[in-house]
Amino acid sequence: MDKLTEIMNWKAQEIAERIRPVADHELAAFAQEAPIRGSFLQALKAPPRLAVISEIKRRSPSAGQIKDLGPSIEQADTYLAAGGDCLSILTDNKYFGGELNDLSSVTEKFKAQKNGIPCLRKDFMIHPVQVLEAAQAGASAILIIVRALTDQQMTALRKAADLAGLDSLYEIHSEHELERAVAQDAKIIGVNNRDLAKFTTDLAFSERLIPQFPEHVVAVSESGIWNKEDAARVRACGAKAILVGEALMKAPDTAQLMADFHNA
Ligand SMILES: O=C(O)c1ccccc1NCC(=O)[C@H](O)[C@H](O)COP(=O)(O)O
Repeated sequence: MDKLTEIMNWKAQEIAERIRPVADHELAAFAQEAPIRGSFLQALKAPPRLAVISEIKRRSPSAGQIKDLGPSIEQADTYLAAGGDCLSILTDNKYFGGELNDLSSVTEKFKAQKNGIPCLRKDFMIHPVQVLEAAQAGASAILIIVRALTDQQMTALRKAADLAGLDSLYEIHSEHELERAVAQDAKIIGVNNRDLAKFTTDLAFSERLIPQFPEHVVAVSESGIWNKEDAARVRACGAKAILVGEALMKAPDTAQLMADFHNA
């Protein structure tokens, strides 16, 4: 069993007791807050340069402990000061050391300051109840990992996200997964450069898959991006945005690395 399958099996167990039917009106209640949360899609599309989704990632199965981080807001403030366009906040606890409060504490502070940047709830989504939690925690977007889900599960997640006014980032790693994401009318598709069976990263996945995206889709390159050269490589093949965790979490000078990415 590869790591993604193991994580999805665990996630299904973890959420089992929270699963219940989610009514459309519960989700739709959050749609009116969408302008306050900020649009994830627009934050990726707006800059003429490469956009950066900065990830708050305490630990991971591939890297182990990444950073001994206090409250997530400290890292969010660092990213915001460095000019990050959006945040990705890992809320899975068992494998990544995150929690939903890592997301809500950040969005609450931004809301109070009226100075927000859109946040992705980075978790292993299976059921609309997790989308409702994401909206309650102030997220602007959710992650849909194509390989881990049936078409029916993806449709249900997407419908819930649309009702709540959240964007959906579809994550793929192959041509077949790209076809399945496109069939869902995905507006944002991310190529995960990490092979979740071997834990190796290879930017060639972005180079192969992004040129095959339909023109209207916003392309994101995810994982294994460490420096300006890596960012330039994926920009050259059509990435509009990059999603970076470990490199930014460990950067001795976050603002410099962010500037390198923006100028790639
Ligand atoms: O990062 C892992 O080890 C991992 C293992 C299993 C499933 C998902 C995993 N990572 C999630 C991600 O997509 C990355 O956190 C994200 O793309 C950033 O990657 P990086 O810049 O390489 O930290």
